[in-house]
Amino acid sequence: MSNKAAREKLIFALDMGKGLDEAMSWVRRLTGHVGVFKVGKEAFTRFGPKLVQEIQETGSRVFLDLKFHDIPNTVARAAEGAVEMGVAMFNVHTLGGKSMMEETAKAVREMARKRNLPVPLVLGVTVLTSLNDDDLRALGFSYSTAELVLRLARMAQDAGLSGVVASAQDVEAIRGACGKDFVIVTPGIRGSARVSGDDQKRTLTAEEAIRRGSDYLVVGRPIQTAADPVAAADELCQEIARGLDAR
Ligand SMILES: O=c1ccn([C@@H]2O[C@H](COP(=O)(O)O)[C@@H](O)[C@H]2O)c(=O)[nH]1
Repeated sequence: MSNKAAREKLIFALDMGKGLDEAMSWVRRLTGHVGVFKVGKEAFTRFGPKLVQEIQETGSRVFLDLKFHDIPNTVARAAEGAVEMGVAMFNVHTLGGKSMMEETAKAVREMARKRNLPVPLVLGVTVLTSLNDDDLRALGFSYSTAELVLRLARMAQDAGLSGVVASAQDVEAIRGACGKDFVIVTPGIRGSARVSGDDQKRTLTAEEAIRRGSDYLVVGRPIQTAADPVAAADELCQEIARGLDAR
């Protein structure tokens, strides 16, 4: 498996808010070592579409991770904005409900056709990797994380979404239920060493996540806080390549 194939699966979370220049210096530093840059709430609330545009001007792809969670009309209109920004992928919260996901998938297809733009992957966030069974119980759910993730992934697929964001621990079950073409993006990637201040509860290694069937891995702090971030990204690509070989 070529290094490029492994690299394409690695998404770097640009979780930083100090300055647009700092974010762009991370983009330049990691270009050629990761496949996609993820712009989430922390960076987007400070630098907005300008950051997305500047990343895309370097030739890199963007995952807009704003996890839209609102009534159907509001999410569908925000999704049209994501299409117009030209991002490669963006996400909504599956807990916004099936009608919201259906309206969003339709609005995305129509906007892309109207403006002759590529159709981005639309992903449904299932259960955050920072939540475990105890957290779900405290929130009033009677399902375990595994049960709820599967239910939400099936609903996202029925609603016409391209895939989901889920813990790598749930990948095999989702793949079994939703098939090989359903895109599964997995954050919460950790090695044996924990990252300080860690809030991730349902984690897996990069190699195991890929071996189980993840399409893309999202990694932030394990790269950002590494002594040598480029070497950390390259090591993750090697793990991904081993995971692909083991499939
Ligand atoms: O369930 C989810 C959904 C999204 N995320 C995002 O992924 C990255 C993970 O960053 P690390 O520093 O590698 O923990 C972060 O941007 C989250 O917002 C997630 O972790 N879990």
